[in-house]
Amino acid sequence: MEILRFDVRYALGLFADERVWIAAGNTLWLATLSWLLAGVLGLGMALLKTSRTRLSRGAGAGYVWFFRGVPLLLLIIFIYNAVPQAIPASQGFLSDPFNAGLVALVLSGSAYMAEVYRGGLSAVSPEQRDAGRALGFGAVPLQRFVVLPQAFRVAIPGLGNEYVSNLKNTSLVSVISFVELTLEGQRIYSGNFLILETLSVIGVFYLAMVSLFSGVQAFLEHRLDVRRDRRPPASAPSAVRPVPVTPPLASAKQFGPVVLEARDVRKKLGGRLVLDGVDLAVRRGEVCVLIGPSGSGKSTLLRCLNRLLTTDDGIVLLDGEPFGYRLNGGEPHSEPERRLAARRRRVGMVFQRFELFPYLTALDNVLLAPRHFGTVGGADAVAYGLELLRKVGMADHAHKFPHQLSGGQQQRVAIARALANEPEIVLFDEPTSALDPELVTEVLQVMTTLAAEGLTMVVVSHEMGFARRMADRVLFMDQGRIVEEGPPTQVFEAPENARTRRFLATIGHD
Ligand SMILES: Nc1ncnc2c1ncn2[C@@H]1O[C@H](COP(=O)(O)OP(=O)(O)OP(=O)(O)O)[C@@H](O)[C@H]1O
Repeated sequence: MEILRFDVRYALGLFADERVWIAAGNTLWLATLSWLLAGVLGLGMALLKTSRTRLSRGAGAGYVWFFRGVPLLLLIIFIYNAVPQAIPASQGFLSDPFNAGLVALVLSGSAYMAEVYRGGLSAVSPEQRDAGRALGFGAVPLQRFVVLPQAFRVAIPGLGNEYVSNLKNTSLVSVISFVELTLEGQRIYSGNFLILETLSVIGVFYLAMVSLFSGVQAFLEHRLDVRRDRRPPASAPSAVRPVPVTPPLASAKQFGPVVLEARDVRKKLGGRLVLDGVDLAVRRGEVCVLIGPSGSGKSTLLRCLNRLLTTDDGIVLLDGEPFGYRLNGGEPHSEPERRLAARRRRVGMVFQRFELFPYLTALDNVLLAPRHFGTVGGADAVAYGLELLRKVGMADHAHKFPHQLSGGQQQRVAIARALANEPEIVLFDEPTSALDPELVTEVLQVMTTLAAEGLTMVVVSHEMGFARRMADRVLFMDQGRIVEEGPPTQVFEAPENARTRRFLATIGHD
């Protein structure tokens, strides 16, 4: 009894059949082109769906809802048969089954890909975006240099999945007589009735194309994965070069004019008044250290100072000019985003959790902003970046990625990055509180050197030793207000305010 009737010679012969290869080429071309176009359109839809304006969000959401909801087969038939009837001008283009299939696959595929991208976009933390904005990037460079490179890496597996699904979906275009693999197979077996052999060979072609793509995807993922095992950098890193410790500043330090000023700044967050009328003026060359209990509003104040947060009331001035606003007839109006971004370059910021861009080396993190703004270029750029890294004792680690560095090293690179725009003032938001105790010293040493060199700094810190040694002025914040300020000796040794005394007693500095 015959168990399986399979004509092996015929099946092998099909691999040399020109018709099958042409159909495979058609399939591959339609799948690849539609996937690429859907990738671009899908990204646009994802950006719309995550944008700040309600209208854009609604448009993106509506698009995804509609094209994910309509069956692809229906869409193909509709575009091929109904649209040319309704819009005669489209007849020339859509009467070609390839074009009609392409349009349907792009519309449907982009709706799915928009969701894949959206997953990638939401994986980029708000802090990473803040780090980009703090470097002076406006909306477009922020997307280009900070958000999309990270979102794209997260989205690759999903986008690859979409390609595979798209490749198989091309078989639906056979319904409008586009000669792709499935239709060609049907045509061949309808002449010889060798259905099993023909469909098996067609299946092998699909599998081969999917395998080829999976190989390309795996290669791409490997290339873009900065965390994969890498050989050590050419110049093997030596031991961390110690940063010279600078002695405490002479008390007779001369300060320049006021660089950054907050006047009666108020800010509500989550319905609570977090800043309740803060006045602060920082003079050129001055080191101000903000101390105070947790939740007193220190970090919020810093973020208002460089306009990462808007204030509800009051005003911030940079070099005597309103920062983030324009005064029109005495009334403050928001400054256009581009101008605000450009001015923000003059205020550097160092974050508690470093916020280095994970897909860039230490050197590229430092050079990202100056290269983009064209302040350095070519070989000069590398020398400039290395010089900054040398300043923070990190030149030997220039080609390492953030995950290859300790917390203290990452923070030192982040300080170099904040200096790269040559800011007039640098804000430090608890730069050592995410570090293990043994790593705190190396970061404080760098900050001490910068203070001694005359950098204007506002530092939120719980490091009272640093505040005592390096601050020109210590400001104590409580419940959204600066309740006491003065030279460290006065604030630490003879605090006037009862709340300051209580706070210092709690942390062991009475
Ligand atoms: N996005 C937000 N939404 C709602 N409340 C917020 C938000 N950000 C901060 N807050 C609240 O504002 C208050 C001040 O926070 P902030 O981080 O400025 O304090 P802080 O003095 O820096 O504290 P810490 O030393 O613990 O960092 C806190 O009560 C905090 O919970």
